[in-house]
Amino acid sequence: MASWDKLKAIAFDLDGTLIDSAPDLAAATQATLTELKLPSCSEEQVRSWIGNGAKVLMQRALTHSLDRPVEADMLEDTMPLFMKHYQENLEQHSQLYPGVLEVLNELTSLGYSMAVVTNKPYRFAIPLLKAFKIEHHFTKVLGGDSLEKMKPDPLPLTHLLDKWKLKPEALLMVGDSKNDILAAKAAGISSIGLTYGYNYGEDIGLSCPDAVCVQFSEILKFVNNSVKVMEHESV
Ligand SMILES: O=C(O)COP(=O)(O)O
Ligand SMILES: [Mg+2]
Repeated sequence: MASWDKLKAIAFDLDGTLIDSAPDLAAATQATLTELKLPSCSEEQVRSWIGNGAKVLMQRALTHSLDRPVEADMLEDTMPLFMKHYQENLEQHSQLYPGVLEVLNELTSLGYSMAVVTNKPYRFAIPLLKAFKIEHHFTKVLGGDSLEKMKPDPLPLTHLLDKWKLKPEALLMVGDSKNDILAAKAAGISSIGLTYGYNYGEDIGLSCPDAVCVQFSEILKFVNNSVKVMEHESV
């Protein structure tokens, strides 16, 4: 178990962690397939396809599978349609998960540096955070297209460590997907896995995060502890 007493900063995943964005991602995916006169899909299917950014979501929607390849030209033609549909309805049916507002307020007042590290394209991440009035909590937002690689690659997290001049034990990743946990492990930082989001229908515990939480508010249990230790040590 990583040493929680050195924690100074937290990186949050977005889709399936802070915001239940699946209903709008599903609506945009369905509108795209309809426009292309292709077989549609259910919201449940889209929930199991989210996790590796917009392009992979479209690949999965076009093939109705997690990993079947699709012709590059077909995918390139599909992307602008999906981007248009999603842009038009980013936050119609999406919702903040319970406890997110309260916990972010608490963590901000405790003095943690906070970032959003999502595989969602950057251009959607910012308006979505703004729509739910939580963008001011985050000093850094990294989208799936902000750097050369996205989660499960550790690059977005090692980038944060570099930018914030932090040692790995000072940063925690909170997410709903194995991509979040794999990225955290590869970056050498600790992680909390949330059970309520999208993880291809798999149990997040199988990815062995340092802790598993069933509700967002549970993360305070771990994080508050570390603050108390820090206060105690500095006396
Ligand atoms: O949009 C996705 O595919 C996943 O986004 P997330 O990294 O915020 O969960
Ligand atoms: Mg997620």
